[in-house]
Amino acid sequence: MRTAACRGQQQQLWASRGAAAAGPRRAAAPPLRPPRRARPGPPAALAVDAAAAAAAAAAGLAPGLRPPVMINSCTGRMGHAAAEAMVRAGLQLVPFTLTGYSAGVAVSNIGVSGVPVELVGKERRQEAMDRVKERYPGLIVVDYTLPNCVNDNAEFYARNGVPFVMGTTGGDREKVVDAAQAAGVYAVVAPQMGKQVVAFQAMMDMMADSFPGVFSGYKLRAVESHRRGKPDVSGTAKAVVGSLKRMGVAEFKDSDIVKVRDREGQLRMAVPEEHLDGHAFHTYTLTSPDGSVEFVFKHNVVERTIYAEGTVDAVLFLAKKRTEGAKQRVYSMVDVLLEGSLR
Ligand SMILES: NC(=O)C1=CN([C@@H]2O[C@H](COP(=O)(O)OP(=O)(O)OC[C@H]3O[C@@H](n4cnc5c(N)ncnc54)[C@H](OP(=O)(O)O)[C@@H]3O)[C@@H](O)[C@H]2O)C=CC1
Ligand SMILES: O=C(O)C1=N[C@H](C(=O)O)C[C@H](O)C1
Repeated sequence: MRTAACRGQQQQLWASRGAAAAGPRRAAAPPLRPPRRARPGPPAALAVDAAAAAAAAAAGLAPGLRPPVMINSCTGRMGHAAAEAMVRAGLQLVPFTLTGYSAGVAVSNIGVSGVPVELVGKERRQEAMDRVKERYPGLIVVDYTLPNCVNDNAEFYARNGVPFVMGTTGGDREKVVDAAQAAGVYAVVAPQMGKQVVAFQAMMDMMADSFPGVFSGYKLRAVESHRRGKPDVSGTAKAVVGSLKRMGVAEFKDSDIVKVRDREGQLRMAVPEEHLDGHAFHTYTLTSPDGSVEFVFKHNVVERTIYAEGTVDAVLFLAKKRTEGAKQRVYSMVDVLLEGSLR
């Protein structure tokens, strides 16, 4: 659960970013301080230990195998939610996070569930990564940033030899996979981390394998709604549409997916007003050529807990693969699900 204090800090950060568009930001870059560890009191520590042991056991990990996790970026909505989930699960949150800003930042440190996390601007990311790798052996990185830096970030992690979970959508997906493969780093690359949605995605894929062309000639209408600022078309919708195309739907391009980002449109789709800033509604409607048959598949999610919890599973899965020295390096969330690694 995000505390009021954390929310306040993050809102202050977002507000300062908004202000930055209109004027210069504070110039002084914060020093790259040595990591500070959160010191929970005894009852919290016990609770965290129990959660960590349970999470590690669920992932089939030895009790000591709880990887430290660096999340980029804890300044974002999804990164922050994932970071909170890591802390809830008792994993060690690395107290540094990358940000897209290269100059000094108005807010240099944000809190995630009581862990102070220092913001690292782009120009110091290698310096920070060197320090983080040295101080946090067994590091795993999680990326929830933006489509325009997906490839640069994946190459950065690959170059540094750190396993990563790429939850960010967009960019050139093949290049993300290639970067990890070429460097031999373990990675989970998936536009969707929510267990039940991943199962739906897998089911559609299996249906396409078993019944290719079953919807031949059917017309598809795909509509997705996300928070106003999401720049790209839903990565999940693209994956599901890919399966539907294999089932034979009439000519359909990713650009035909209807992207709803306006408040009125979202309210018309029954997105609860309090979740306009955190929802993912998807509807796929298939209509037979003569209009006599209709199929509607729908998955509607509010908030981000479902993805945050799935991200913990992906991290534990990667830690396990690395320990086993698995030959396969790059995985999807469907692989994680098929292996029974989603708690
Ligand atoms: N796989 C899944 O299940 C899910 C995936 N997502 C995806 O996660 C991504 C993030 O979504 P959301 O959190 O809502 O977006 P936000 O805009 O809230 O967060 C994105 C963050 O990325 C940071 N950022 C931008 N550029 C860089 C960079 N070069 N290096 C490091 N950090 C950077 C920004 O930080 P700053 O302002 O400090 O630069 C910003 O805070 C999207 O692609 C979304 O679709 C979302 C939910 C679930
Ligand atoms: O940005 C989001 O919020 C989400 N993004 C992912 C996507 O694009 O598929 C997953 C989910 O829809 C939430």
